[in-house]
Amino acid sequence: MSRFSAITDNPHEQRFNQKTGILLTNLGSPDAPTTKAVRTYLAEFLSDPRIVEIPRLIWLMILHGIILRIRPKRSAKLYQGIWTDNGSPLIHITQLQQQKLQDKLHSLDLNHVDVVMAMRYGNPSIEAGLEALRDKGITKIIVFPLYPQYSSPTTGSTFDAVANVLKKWRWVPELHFINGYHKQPSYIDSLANSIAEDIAAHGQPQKIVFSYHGMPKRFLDHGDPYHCLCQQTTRLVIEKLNLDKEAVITTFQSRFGKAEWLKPYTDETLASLPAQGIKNIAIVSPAFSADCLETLEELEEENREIFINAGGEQYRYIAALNDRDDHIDALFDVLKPML
Ligand SMILES: C=CC1=C(C)c2cc3[nH]c(cc4nc(cc5[nH]c(cc1n2)c(C)c5CCC(=O)O)C(CCC(=O)O)=C4C)c(C)c3C=C
Ligand SMILES: [Fe+2]
Ligand SMILES: [Fe+2]
Repeated sequence: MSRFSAITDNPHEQRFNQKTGILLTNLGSPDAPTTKAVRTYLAEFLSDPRIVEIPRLIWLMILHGIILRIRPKRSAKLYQGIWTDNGSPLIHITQLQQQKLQDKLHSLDLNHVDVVMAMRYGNPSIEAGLEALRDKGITKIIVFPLYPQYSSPTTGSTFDAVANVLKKWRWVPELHFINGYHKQPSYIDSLANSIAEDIAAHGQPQKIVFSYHGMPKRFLDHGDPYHCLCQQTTRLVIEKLNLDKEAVITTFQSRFGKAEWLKPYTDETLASLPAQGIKNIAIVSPAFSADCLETLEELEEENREIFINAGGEQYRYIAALNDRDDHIDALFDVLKPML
């Protein structure tokens, strides 16, 4: 038994041909929409020091003493509401993205490139994804977290998980890590197309709300660039579509815990709009490359209810870019310089 792992003890027999592996990753979901599976998932997720930066011992006491006793039951109910015959929407959509990207690479005769998907928390794990690539004899890995806007809790944490696996490998491959693509022109085009299609089908809303996943304000104060990258994405889409700046609002959603998060909050903003005479809106969520609990439940249902209960009349959620062809093209464009 050796401290470092390898797929063979005979390095002469293989890996002389260049083979590239792409590891597409996203956040992850529980294995099932049950309290037990959600508890397992949240225990892993919320123990990540990149997600919650409260001093370790205190946080682990709060997490195991309070949060993991209450939240899993509530979250499981929410997951039950979005679960499909294909399981978690986030995982299923990532599988579709993986397949479509692989097909695109083959159609371009890039047959030395294999695409595998993995999740930062839960399954399929980053370790399983990296092992699958190693089994295919890859010599170069491109890790591609599907978070357009870099943040420490998402992108940074994915890097930690990859490093934790590779530090156990004897033969570490050539490694590339994509740390974001918030202003990639074809990503902006794809977002702009999805909004333009919505307007063509349903008319111009009074406001378009760009709702990004939030984070504690403290992370921004300590140097996390995510807030600024979100503002840049919004600005580039405004420019691309020639929108009136006044007709767009950037907000932050999915607050967790009692601390102050990035503002303005999506739910409070939506509750305040009808009283200002704004009763017809469309909402888009550019930080999510795939629809998930935070869009299908929070934006499609919870926030719709908040807006309508406050006197709103028309509320349209514009789907995440998911497996749109122009989204797959954008992902390819991000990868292209490394292939
Ligand atoms: C506790 C702090 C959290 C931070 C910081 C955070 C940042 C962050 N998250 C995403 C993307 C996703 N988050 C999702 C779910 C989710 N997020 C948090 C907490 C934080 N996120 C929790 C507790 C949950 C779980 C759901 C719940 O119990 O309420 C998801 C969806 C997962 C799914 O299965 O569908 C995504 C995607 C980003 C981009 C981000 C960046 C700042
Ligand atoms: Fe989150
Ligand atoms: Fe900023």
